[in-house]
Amino acid sequence: QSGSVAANPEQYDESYLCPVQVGGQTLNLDFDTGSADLWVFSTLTPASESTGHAKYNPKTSGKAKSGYTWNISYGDNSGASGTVYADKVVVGGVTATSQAVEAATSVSTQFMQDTDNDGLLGLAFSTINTVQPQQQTTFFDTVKGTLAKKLFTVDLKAGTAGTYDFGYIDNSKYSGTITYVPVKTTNGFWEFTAGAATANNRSLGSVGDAIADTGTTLMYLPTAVTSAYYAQISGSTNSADAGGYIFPCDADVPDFHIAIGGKSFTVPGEYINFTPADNSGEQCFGGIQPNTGIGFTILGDVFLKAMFVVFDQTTSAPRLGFAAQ
Ligand SMILES: O=C(Cc1ccccc1)Nn1cnc2ccccc21
Repeated sequence: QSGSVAANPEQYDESYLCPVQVGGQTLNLDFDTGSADLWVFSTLTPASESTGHAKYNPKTSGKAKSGYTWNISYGDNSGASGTVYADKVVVGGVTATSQAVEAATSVSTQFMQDTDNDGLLGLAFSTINTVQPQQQTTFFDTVKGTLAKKLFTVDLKAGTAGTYDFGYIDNSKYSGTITYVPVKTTNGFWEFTAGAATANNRSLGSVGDAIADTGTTLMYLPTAVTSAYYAQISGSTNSADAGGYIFPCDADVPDFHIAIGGKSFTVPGEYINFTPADNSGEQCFGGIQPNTGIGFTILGDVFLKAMFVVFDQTTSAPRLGFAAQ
């Protein structure tokens, strides 16, 4: 089988939500290549935490996995926890007849407040799934064997709907050729080595160990690369108050170039002029921020929306394919 589902951007492209049928109920989920749990707001989530969200009702067709629990926390200290059911999950026509659906009994305030978001669909490696006592497979791993090709592609866009495709590569969605790089799976992420970064034809240094993470909004780069980039934007500062680098909204924000697999890819400066940092709209928050405390580079949506990316498990050596949109 194969299929395609729309990835609809929230305001400022903060995250992208895709309609998924869970036990016959449509929920809008954040597809996340940086985690491996499929969890949903549910009828088990306290009303005080789930107002405004679509909720999965396991009573309809879910089979309880008794004694199974899950508890996830993300790098931004958001998180959720709950119990586990097996149910039918359909994404763009691709059907998992018995997928582990993790029903939330508790969610953090960040999730409570984002009422567009009805849960997450993890697309990292199942080795980091949090279900106990027995780890569960991601939707992709559950259906992988039934896909025409064991791969999915990500085509996020700036300010408009993109797509996640499962089982095939749509050659109309990218320009030029796809450059493949090997993936290190030991941390459970789609992790690879990126190369030199430049802006205004000046070297910013090497990016190095990086993950392709649709669940992260921004790009978190090595501190040396980040400071070298903002040195080229007059009036930019790393503001503790704002929580990162900001600059005058009318600044000239240079394109960011990164080498991957020996090819250069460009993130337009306008994607890096991310959002107003304050209500005056005078200062804007940067789409590139330092990866302090993270330990690796995160290439999130600001990067991915300039790219067409193939998440490929067609062979025993997973790989990532990158092309310009
Ligand atoms: O947590 C992170 C990345 C991050 C941000 C800040 C510091 C360290 C790491 N992304 N992420 C990936 N999936 C997510 C799901 C929800 C929230 C954030 C999510």
